[in-house]
Amino acid sequence: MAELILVRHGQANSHATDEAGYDRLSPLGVQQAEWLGAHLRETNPHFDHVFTGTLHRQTGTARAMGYDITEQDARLDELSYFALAQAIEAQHGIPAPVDATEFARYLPQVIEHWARGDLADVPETFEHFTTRITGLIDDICHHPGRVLIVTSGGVIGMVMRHTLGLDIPGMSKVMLQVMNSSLHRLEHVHDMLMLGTFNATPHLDTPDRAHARTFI
Ligand SMILES: O=C(O)[C@H](O)COP(=O)(O)O
Repeated sequence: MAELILVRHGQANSHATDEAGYDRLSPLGVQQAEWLGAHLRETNPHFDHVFTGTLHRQTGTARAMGYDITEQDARLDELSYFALAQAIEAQHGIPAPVDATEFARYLPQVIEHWARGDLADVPETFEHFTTRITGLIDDICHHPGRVLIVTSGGVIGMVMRHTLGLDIPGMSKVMLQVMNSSLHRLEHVHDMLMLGTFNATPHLDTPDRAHARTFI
């Protein structure tokens, strides 16, 4: 049996307007990761393998959690959000959202256009994004053990689509809910990938940590 614990990185630089600017943990993001690491040490600390993508916010989260990374795999890198946003504005006249309510309507439109192949000149097709993530998850499932995977919200959304057979709107709704430093648990048993936990933040449950429950 393989047990996969997926973690979204801690809060990044949410004020950024490009990918490079976004890709660093905020002080709160470091704190979220440290609290998550402490929670795992108190509960079930051992992992046979620790995977991250190659992004600073992902590797920084694993390190702030107190784990040595055994493998960085670019298949765990996030979708190219800023490039998709530029493409949908330039090609379909849909502007970037200005608040969380607008973002909740905007992200599903971006994913829908991308999945339909309606966004030209983007760094990666939706099909490639799908294949790289499902391929990695399937590879990991064929090795028994407990694996920590520190990645991003869009990747976790795709893993949920793969596990549960979600349609594109369903995947977008899942992506909108994935919190910074959240835990997601999958098991590969009976030749099937099963979801055990989605979007848990046990390290942020107490009222004094309510301020640290963030989406961006
Ligand atoms: O899907 C998104 O909202 C953005 O791509 C953010 O991704 P992240 O999980 O790497 O912050």
